[in-house]
Amino acid sequence: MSTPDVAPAPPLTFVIFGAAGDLTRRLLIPTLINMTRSGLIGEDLHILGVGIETGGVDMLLDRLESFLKTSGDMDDPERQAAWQSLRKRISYISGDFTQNGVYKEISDYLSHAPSANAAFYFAVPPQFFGDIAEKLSENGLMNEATGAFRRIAIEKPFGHDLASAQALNARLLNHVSESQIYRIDHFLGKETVQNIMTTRFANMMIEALWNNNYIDHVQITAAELVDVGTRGKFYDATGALRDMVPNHLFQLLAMVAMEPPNSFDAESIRNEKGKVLKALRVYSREEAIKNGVRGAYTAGPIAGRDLPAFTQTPDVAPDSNTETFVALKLLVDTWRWAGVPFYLRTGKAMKARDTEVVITFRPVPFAQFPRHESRPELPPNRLIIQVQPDEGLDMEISIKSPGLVLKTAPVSLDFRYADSFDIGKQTGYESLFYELFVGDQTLFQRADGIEAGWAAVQPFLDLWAEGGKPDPYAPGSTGPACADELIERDGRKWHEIDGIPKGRKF
Ligand SMILES: NC(=O)C1=CN([C@@H]2O[C@H](COP(=O)(O)OP(=O)(O)OC[C@H]3O[C@@H](n4cnc5c(N)ncnc54)[C@H](OP(=O)(O)O)[C@@H]3O)[C@@H](O)[C@H]2O)C=CC1
Ligand SMILES: O=C1O[C@H](COP(=O)(O)O)[C@@H](O)[C@H](O)[C@H]1O
Repeated sequence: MSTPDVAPAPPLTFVIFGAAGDLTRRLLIPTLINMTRSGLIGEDLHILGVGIETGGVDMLLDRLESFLKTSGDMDDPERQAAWQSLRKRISYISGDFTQNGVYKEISDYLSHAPSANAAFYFAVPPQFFGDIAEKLSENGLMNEATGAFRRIAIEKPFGHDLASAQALNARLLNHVSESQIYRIDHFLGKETVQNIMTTRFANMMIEALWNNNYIDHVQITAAELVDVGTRGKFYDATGALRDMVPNHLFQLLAMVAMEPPNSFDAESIRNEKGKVLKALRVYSREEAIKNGVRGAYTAGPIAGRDLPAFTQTPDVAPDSNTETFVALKLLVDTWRWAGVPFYLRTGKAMKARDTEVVITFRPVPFAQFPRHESRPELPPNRLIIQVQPDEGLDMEISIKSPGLVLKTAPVSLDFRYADSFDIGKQTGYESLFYELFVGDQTLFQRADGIEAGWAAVQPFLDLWAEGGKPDPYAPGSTGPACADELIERDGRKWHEIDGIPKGRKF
């Protein structure tokens, strides 16, 4: 076990609802293994799993361990040692979490636990979020004894639209205070996402240009190579817009567009992010028609195999009009961003996995340089925040091309995390769990920010609920033609989706 650069989390019981589910085995347990290995959690962290599956703790441990073996998590001896240490501190309660009996058992467990601190993680289908919070509260489990804490961590999706998100917030806040609620958005656990604030606020040469005097437009892309696969039921009811935009893409947008907070405490940051999300223009129906397009992938080859069309995916209705791709042009109505469009796009079964923020600066006011046939225009400066894969930053500038003739050449100053830091094998949830355990809400969404995000996408949800079909696009492509038209009618182009370092391809 290594030594962390922060104090280990305080003693607590981590109660996982949905302990035998997919999220727990694929992400939550591997995260706890990583944290054990790095010393972020110690022997005073106990895990209490709760699930409907019958059996005792051995049933749970067997399931978890057999998954860890097949996933390769046990290949590394240090991870294996961390798991051996962790598994000794796992307990299990079998029962239905919509019934009070389970909560009596949890209460009994906690009353004998070494610490009164508890964090309850809702790794359960979203229709249960409100019920579990209510039952925890009714059974007295959210009452904080002097000096101890009780917190809940809620997975996504947080609501299905604006009205349901408002209703869920109201229900939660009826039973639990905002300071006890940790709404997860796993993008906030990514180093490159957290780095957006540092890139901006630790660098005068960047932040000084960060406004509509110098920035022409912003693009935010989350392209995925993966298709809908076995998630047909969930995805057909959700679609690309709900799945990715009001949560993950808006968190990126908020980091890019927020004003500098006057401190890095959670409330200052969440206040600034909330202000930006509330400044997103809420379109009329006519504006939504012009500023949003959607697509669904057809059948075709991708990554060396034949992918069936989205509508042929198991558990998807053959006449489904759910989108697997969405592109939007949004406006942030603030002094800083007036007139700067934010183009967002995300989709499944695309050309490559590529999540990035691209800031395109305005052209220089007067270009004296002679134009050359091969490069007729002086390209604009661009800053590319490569969120994943190959995390890094690229700054595209023009230089003099060596030689007697005065020619410019675009080059990229690029930084890759992997070249400078050992970022290791992380799930991305480590920082989120740590902050949950120490009680820092910076990386979690607040009720007002969530509702503002839903308000901005609601006009598109309403429009597409009227009917119509998403435009087709081929698997392995960059999305439907209508997405190109959306940006090209403004005289701009999408940044290439390739998932490779941008700086090295001139
Ligand atoms: N899986 C993932 O990669 C991701 C998941 N999420 C979110 O995490 C949450 C959990 O997802 P996931 O793990 O995939 O879902 P699963 O269905 O795999 O896990 C939920 C678990 O809860 C159990 N359960 C259901 N009803 C009850 C009940 N009444 N009482 C006790 N246990 C019950 C389920 O049992 P049974 O199977 O028998 O019904 C299952 O073991 C969801 O909100 C999802 O949106 C977010 C990001 C990624
Ligand atoms: O929440 C979700 O995110 C993933 C993409 O996350 P990433 O960290 O792999 O980029 C997405 O595939 C999934 O559909 C969505 O529910």
